[in-house]
Amino acid sequence: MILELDCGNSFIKWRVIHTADAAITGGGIVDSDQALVAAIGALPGLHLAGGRMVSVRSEEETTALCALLQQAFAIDVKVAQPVQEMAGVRNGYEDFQRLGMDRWLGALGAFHLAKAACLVIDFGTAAKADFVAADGEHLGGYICPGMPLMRSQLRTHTRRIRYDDASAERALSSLAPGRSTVEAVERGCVLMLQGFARTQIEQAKALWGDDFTIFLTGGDAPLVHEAVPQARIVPDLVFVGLAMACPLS
Ligand SMILES: Nc1ncnc2c1ncn2[C@@H]1O[C@H](COP(=O)(O)OP(=O)(O)OP(=O)(O)O)[C@@H](O)[C@H]1O
Ligand SMILES: CC(C)(CO)[C@@H](O)C(=O)NCCC(=O)O
Ligand SMILES: [K+]
Repeated sequence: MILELDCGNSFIKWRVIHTADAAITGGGIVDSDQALVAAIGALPGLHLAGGRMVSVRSEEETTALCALLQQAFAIDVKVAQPVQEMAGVRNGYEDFQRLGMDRWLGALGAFHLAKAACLVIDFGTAAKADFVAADGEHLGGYICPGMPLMRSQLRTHTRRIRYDDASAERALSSLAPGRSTVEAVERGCVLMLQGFARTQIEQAKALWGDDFTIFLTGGDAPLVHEAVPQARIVPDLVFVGLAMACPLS
């Protein structure tokens, strides 16, 4: 069994797969290193041979998490590293090491699945879009605040925006103009995400006509899907790229 980890800025997505056929035997989303160790440890019949990780956290945090996993489960965890080119995709950044590894692996995974021009839109803590042309050239992309950041900016910098998580969830049963603060904010932010997605698709159309595949990923992808029904939601897109970047040797 292999442990796979995607360490984002707010959450760690993890899963355990069988070495032979990549069948998924367990997984989840946690918000701390300690919760991660507890959740993995609770899997029945756990027998880890190794691990692979993508992290957009600091070098120190990433190293500390690897050490913790080594200590808890006696495994070496390979961490995906930036490269100029892999699996037919060429990193489009001026300095390839600066491109977020979650973005890079999403681009690798998408190009592998589409084998054609693709647009990857990832709605996590940050929202990001990346463009990969049909010849594998990564053209770059865009980064802006995702749903959690937009919400918390409004809550932090205004005095009268306050509401709890349960009412936030209820507010998203529709996107009609809000008749309460929670509806106005939650629906407004979702429309921002949808507008971001639509604008990226317009860009892709200008570049490639109708000849491209759209991938949606990240925890908030479902909030946007109705606005772009032609997109494929692939929640584990980063894991697809991770398996390519860190093959089991
Ligand atoms: N089961 C879940 N657990 C936690 N967050 C979830 C879940 N389902 C949806 N979400 C939403 O997903 C968002 C976080 O997405 P994601 O986990 O992709 O972010 P991240 O990887 O931490 O961020 P980034 O990739 O930008 O660094 C939050 O807005 C959260 O509300
Ligand atoms: C944009 C985030 C924070 C999204 O997780 C991550 O990809 C990152 O830290 N990237 C580095 C900056 C960049 O991609 O240009
Ligand atoms: K992420």
